[in-house]
Amino acid sequence: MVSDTGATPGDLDDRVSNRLAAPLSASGQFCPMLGAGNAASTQLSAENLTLLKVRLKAATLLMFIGFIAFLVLDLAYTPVGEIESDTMLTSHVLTTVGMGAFCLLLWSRWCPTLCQLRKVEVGVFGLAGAYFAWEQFDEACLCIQHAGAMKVFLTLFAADAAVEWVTLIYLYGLFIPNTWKRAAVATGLMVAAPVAVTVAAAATRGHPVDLLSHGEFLWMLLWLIMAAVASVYGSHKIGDLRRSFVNARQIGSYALRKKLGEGGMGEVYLAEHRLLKRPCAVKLIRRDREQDPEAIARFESEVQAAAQLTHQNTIEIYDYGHTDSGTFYYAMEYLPGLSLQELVERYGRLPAARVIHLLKQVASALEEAHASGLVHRDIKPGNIFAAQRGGVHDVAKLLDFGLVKTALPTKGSPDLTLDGALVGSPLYAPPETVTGDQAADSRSDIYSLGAVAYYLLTAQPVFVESKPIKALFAHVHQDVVPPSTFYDDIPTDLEAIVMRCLAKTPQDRFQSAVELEEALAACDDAGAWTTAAARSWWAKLPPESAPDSESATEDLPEATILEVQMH
Ligand SMILES: Nc1ncnc2c1ncn2[C@@H]1O[C@H](COP(=O)(O)OP(=O)(O)OP(=O)(O)O)[C@@H](O)[C@H]1O
Repeated sequence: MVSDTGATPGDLDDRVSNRLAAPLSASGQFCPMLGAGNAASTQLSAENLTLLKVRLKAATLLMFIGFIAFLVLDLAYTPVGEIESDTMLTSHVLTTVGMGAFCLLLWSRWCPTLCQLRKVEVGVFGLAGAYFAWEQFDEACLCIQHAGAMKVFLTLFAADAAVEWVTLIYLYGLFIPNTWKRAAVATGLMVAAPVAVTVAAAATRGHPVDLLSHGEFLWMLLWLIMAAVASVYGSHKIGDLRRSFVNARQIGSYALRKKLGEGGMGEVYLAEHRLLKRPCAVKLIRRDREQDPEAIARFESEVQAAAQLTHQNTIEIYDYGHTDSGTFYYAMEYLPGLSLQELVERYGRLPAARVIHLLKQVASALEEAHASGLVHRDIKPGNIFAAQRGGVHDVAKLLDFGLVKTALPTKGSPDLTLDGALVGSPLYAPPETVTGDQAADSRSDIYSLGAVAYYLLTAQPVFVESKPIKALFAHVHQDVVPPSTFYDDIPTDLEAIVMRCLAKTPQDRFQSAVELEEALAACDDAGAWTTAAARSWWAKLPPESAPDSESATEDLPEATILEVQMH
C-alpha cells in the first residue's frame, strides 16, 4: 500500500530544510545546482518554494503599486516649497524605492532558497511596517504637539493606523503561505506595532499613558485584533485548500497530469511517476464509490487479475495502492491511441483487414487469461485499445478486468453483481449470462468479441435497441443479421467467423481463443493490414485529433496540470 506523502503548504515553515527546498529559477524551473536526495520530497518542497515565491512576488508588486499611488497623492497635496524639507515624504520615497528593489529582486532570475525567501518576506513586510510605524509616530507627535489633546490625537491616529495596519495584516494572511503559528506571530507583531507607536508617541510628548481609558484606542485595537484573527484563519484555510489540491493531483508516487476519461468505476488520469519520470495512466476509484465494498472488491479484482497476466496485448499494471484519505488507485501503462469505441465513433467502421489484425491480438490476449482460469466478462469496444507501443501502431490492448472471474463451473444463476445488476455491457452480453443457463466461461468472452467484431465492421451493435433490457432479450432470442446485409464489402470468411462467435449456444462457437485466432489467421485478408498501413493511417490524422504520443507527459507544461475534482 502506498500512502500520500502528506506534505502541506504548512511545511513551508522552517522545518523544511534548505537542502530539500531546491532552488528554482524565476520561471519556476529547477536550477542546475539542484541537490541530490529524496527526489519526491525535493519536488514537493520545490513546489512549496515556488508557491511562496509567486505569492511574495504578487504581494510585493501590489505594495509597490500602492506606495507609488499614495506617493503621487502626497506629492499632489504637499506645497511645492515644502517638498524638499518634508521628511515624511522623503521616507515615503525611500520606502517606495525599497519596495521596487524587492520587486526587481523577486522578478529577476534569482534562485533563492526557502530561507532566503523567508528573509525577503520579512524585509518586504518589515519595510512596509517600519514606514507605517514611523509615519504614525511622526503624525502622532505632530498631533499631540498641535492639538495638545490625547483624544484628538487618538481619533485621528486610530482611524489612520487601523486602515494601514489592517490592510497589511490581510495582505499577509492572504498572500503568504504559512503555518497558523507563524501567521499568528507575524500578524501579532502587526497588531503590537501601532499600539507600541501610540504608547511611544504619548510617552515622548509627556502625556500620561492611560490609553485604555480612551475608546478610540480600544476601537483601533479591536479592529486590529479582528483583522489578525481573520488573517490567521484565512491563511490556514487557504493552506487547507491547497493541501487538498496538492493531495488531489499527487497520488502516491504519481503526479497527475490530465484527465483521460472516466467510467462507471473510476477516473483515469495521464500521470507520471515522480522518480522514474515514466508516463502512465492512473485510475482512481470514484469518490462516490469509495465506501462501497462491492466497488472496492471490483477495483481490487480488476487490478489483481490484470497484474497476473503478462501478455503483450493485455494492459500492464505497475502499481496499486490507496492514499491516506482512502482513495484507491492503480497505475498502468499509458496507452497513446484510441479505444475501439472511440475509433469507430470518430472515424467510422473499419476495413476487414484491420478488424482481423486487431481481433487476432485480442484473441491472443484472451488465450493467456483463459489459460489462467480467468474470464474477462466485459469485452466491449471501450475496453480494447488500438495503441501505439514501441513505435508500432494498432497494437491491441485489452483492459478493464473489473468483472473478471475465475471460470468455476457454477450453473443456474445469471452473472449478477451484489445489487442484482447483470454484469457487463448489455450490447455485448452473451445469452447464457443473461438467462443464467450456464456460467460465463471462455466462450462467453468469444461471444462478446464476436459482438465487438460486428461493431467494428458495421459501426453498429449486433442488436440496435433503445433499452438495455431489450438488447439483453435480443441476445437470447433474436437472430443476428449478418453484417454483409449492411455492407457488401465484408469478406465471407470473416463474416462466418463473426457469426460463429455470435452463436446462441456456447457449444456452437469457437471453443477457445486459440481456435478463434487460428481461424482469423486463415482469413484471406489476414496480414493485409500491415504495420506500415497502420502507421500511415495514424499519420494522416490531423494533429488536433491525433492522440498524445508515447511521451505525452513530456509535452505537458506545469500550467496544464489538471485540478482533480474529487467530487
Ligand atoms: N491505460 C490507459 N491509457 C490511456 N487511456 C486510458 C487508459 N485506461 C483508460 N483510459 C481512458 O480512460 C477512459 C475511462 O476508462 P475506464 O476504464 O474507467 O472507463 P470505461 O471502461 O469506459 O468504464 P467502465 O469502467 O464503466 O467500463 C477510457 O475511455 C479510456 O479512454
